[in-house]
Amino acid sequence: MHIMPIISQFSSLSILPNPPTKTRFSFHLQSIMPHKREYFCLFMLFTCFLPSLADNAQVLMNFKSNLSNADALKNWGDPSTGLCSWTGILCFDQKFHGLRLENMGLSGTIDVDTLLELSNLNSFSVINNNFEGPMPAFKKLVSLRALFLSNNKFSGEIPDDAFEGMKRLRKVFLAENGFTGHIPASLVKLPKLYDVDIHGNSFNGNIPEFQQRDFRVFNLSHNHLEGPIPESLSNRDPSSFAGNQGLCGKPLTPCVGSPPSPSDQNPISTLSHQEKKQKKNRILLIVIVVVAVIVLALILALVFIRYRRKKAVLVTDAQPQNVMSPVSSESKSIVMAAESKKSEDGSLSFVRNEREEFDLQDLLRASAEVLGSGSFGSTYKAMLLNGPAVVVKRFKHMNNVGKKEFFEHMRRLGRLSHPNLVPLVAFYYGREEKLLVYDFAENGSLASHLHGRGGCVLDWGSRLRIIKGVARGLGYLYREFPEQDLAHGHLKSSNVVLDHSFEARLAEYGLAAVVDKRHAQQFMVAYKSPEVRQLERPSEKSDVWCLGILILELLTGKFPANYLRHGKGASEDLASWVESIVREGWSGEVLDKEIPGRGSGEGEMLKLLRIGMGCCEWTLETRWDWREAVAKIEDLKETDNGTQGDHSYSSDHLSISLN
Ligand SMILES: Nc1ncnc2c1ncn2[C@@H]1O[C@H](COP(=O)(O)OP(=O)(O)OP(=O)(O)O)[C@@H](O)[C@H]1O
Repeated sequence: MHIMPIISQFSSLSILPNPPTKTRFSFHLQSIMPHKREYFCLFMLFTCFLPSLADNAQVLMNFKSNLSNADALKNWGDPSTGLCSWTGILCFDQKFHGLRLENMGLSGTIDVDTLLELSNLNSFSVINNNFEGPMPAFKKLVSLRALFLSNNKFSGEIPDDAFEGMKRLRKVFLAENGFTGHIPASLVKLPKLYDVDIHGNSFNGNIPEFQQRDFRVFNLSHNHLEGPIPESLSNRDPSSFAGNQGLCGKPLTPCVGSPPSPSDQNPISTLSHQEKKQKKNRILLIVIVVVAVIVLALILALVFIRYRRKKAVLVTDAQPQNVMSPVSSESKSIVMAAESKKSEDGSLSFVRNEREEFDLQDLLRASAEVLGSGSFGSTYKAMLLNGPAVVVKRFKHMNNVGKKEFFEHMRRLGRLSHPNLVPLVAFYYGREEKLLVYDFAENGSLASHLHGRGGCVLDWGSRLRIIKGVARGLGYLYREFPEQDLAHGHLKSSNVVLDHSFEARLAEYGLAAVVDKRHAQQFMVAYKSPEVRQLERPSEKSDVWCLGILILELLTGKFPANYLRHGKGASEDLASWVESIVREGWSGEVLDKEIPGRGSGEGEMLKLLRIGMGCCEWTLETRWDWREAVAKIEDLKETDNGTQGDHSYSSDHLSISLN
């Protein structure tokens, strides 16, 4: 128990420069240990074998001197800040933990011998830089746990023994480089490997048998691998092997016998070859005719459907349904500037009976303020002259369904009523662009409060109330839309807004069904869940993943990287980071130290952390169901009083139960 404080006293003493150090040192030790000889030996032991942070600083400066284009690292060596504040340095509990030099345009030499001198290098990442040449000899770093080299220009064969002796290595990411040759034998023998991603290289040959079988990330796609897939990998997702022309066997297509060799050139086989060719031509002809007929039929069907739709739209528009007058194109309002020229063929449709209606003209006359610009378009706050403030959100890429289905879907959203949802008030349908009008929430977004953009620091009680509100809103959505894959689809902290009484309200819910699929895949947060990135369909559990990330963000105060990066390379950094620290037995350390009221509620916060991690389980089978998550969140209390004597959620237990 007392080892840690003693060690930190020693390591901090070892970097004190002046003679008084000695006096202070002996004063501390006198009070800790009775025998001078013993503590002298201990002192020698610690100062010899635990290199200090100051040593690491010098080593890092040496490491940097071999890099090119290292502008991003210009605060390295700044004497006014500690090493832990330097760009790309990972620290845990003020101790150096790893290097994360991602997206920095770095090139030059990765000097592994220098890295060898760093104490405690657990994780090394240079994702998305310009390093080239063969893979450096990382095997010297025997205590490394995670190696991320994806999206660089590394090339050449990786020697078979490149990972030999790296018994602690768990994550190997080599994707999108120019590596060639066989998959190195030492990689497949790593005993603790559970994330391996080597897609987008030119690895060839057969897939060897991996010693480890329980992978969390596994991606060998888009290489030149060939031959049968080992039986032990047959239950992996087919996308893990996609883009390797020569692979066969489960989960891909069955392997067939090897093709006849070209040396078999006797007359009989030549004849049968010609026959085969004729047969092929005949089949080709039939296929062409069939395809032509199908295309013709499709064109006819399309023409017919368009004709029917036109008729239906005319009928719908003729119904009396809150149709507003067309808008003047002279208005200077920001909100409608782009829309005004198209407004002749559209109108604002209200979806709530109880609301006082206004028309596009009123919106045009309202003063507007830009709230932000998201992945779909801009969002404005409009102050109506004689009415409330509303939020107008412009959506492009919302043509996944036809006009009629769109109207139906919006009316369905308009029928929703729950204290934890921002009510949809009205919408405007344009061919290219849609406008959705919502109530305005006075206290901004959860993101702005958590990440300090003009927000206030939320105490634990408020955070708990907010997450309960989020859970209730999400539960309501799933009960109302039981048939939807993604009842929310875009749950993140900027889409949780706080009303006048700081009650959480979900925004941008229920839109996955109407957003264009490609756009949804690229930008909607639920599509960033691990299973969707592995090319599976999004499901209820993808929303649960988002709920989990939101919980981790709320507790750690950290901004999840997967909101920032879209498409390829999007990561699940926050979940991995929390998991790695909890696994090491330091769960209490991930909680944001700034949260007021943390002391009396830490046990409950750890319970919420466990719920967050349950929602962020990588595989769908082990990830919690939304019902379970919502029920567990409802059970949480503000203080630990109700759980005194219950140690089931102590930090120790949390880490043990994960191991
Ligand atoms: N009803 C609302 N009341 C108050 N603020 C809102 C409301 N709806 C959205 N906002 C805020 O407006 C800002 C801009 O929202 P917008 O949706 O354009 O961006 P985003 O949420 O960051 O991205 P995305 O388009 O991916 O959802 C965000 O800070 C959001 O919290």
